[in-house]
Amino acid sequence: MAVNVGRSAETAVRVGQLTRTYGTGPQAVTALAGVDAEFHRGTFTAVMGPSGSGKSTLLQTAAGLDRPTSGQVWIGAEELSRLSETKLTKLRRSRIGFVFQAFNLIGALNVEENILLPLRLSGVRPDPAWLEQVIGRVGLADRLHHRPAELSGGQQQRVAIARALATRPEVIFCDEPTGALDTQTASEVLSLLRSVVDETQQTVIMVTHDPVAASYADRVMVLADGRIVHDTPQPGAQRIAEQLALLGRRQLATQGS
Ligand SMILES: Nc1ncnc2c1ncn2[C@@H]1O[C@H](COP(=O)(O)OP(=O)(O)OP(=O)(O)O)[C@@H](O)[C@H]1O
Repeated sequence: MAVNVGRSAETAVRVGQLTRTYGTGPQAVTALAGVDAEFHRGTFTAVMGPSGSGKSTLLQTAAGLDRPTSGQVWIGAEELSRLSETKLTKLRRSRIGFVFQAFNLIGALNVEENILLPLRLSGVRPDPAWLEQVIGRVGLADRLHHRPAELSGGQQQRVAIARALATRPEVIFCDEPTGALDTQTASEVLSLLRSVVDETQQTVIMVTHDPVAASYADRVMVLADGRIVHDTPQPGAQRIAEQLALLGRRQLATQGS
């Protein structure tokens, strides 16, 4: 693996020897057991693996929402453990976007206000041309004054994606973004994430259980027991499903032995 990563212009995110342990003593749970990974600009990575394998923990620590127990995280050239909470919050607000399964929109705000919220929080003046592009791309121009409760699940997730894009972040972390959506709506949301990567060279890192969702990515990383066990260029939904099934069988065999 390249040693100099973190300083490379092409690297959007890098994690080095990342560990995260919850609790102490006999109750301690190792969620990440030493993960090394690099995510280049303009790429779309799916993070997969069995329940409890550490996917969400990897996303949360890589996104600076949670501090690792040990190891490093770089966003571009910035190493997060060196940052104070205030600087980390600032970096998260300006350089990182988040999309969650549960949309996490503010019910009392309309679509436009939800989309503008990260800019308001970080005190950044909106770039009207960029916002127009984002709103057009997610197809919400005629819904700007609606409240989230007046929208379908797919529309709400598109608002969440527009909100994540509003600050023009370098990287967008998505945790099961299609977990609450039907197949057709999920495919619209995934195509949208794909276009974010292809058209504006942003970086998407997405946790998913769904091999079809993962097939929109360029690369599939599979975790098991807090480690990367597969890291391959996107092999297609069928192959991904086979890999996961094999992993599941291996885990069952280990638990049974
Ligand atoms: N706040 C916490 N306190 C204690 N243990 C935790 C906490 N968060 C996660 N864990 C444990 O860490 C391990 C990894 O959890 P994580 O949520 O990262 O897995 P995951 O692969 O995202 O799982 P899932 O697919 O079920 O969402 C699990 O054993 C989990 O129980």
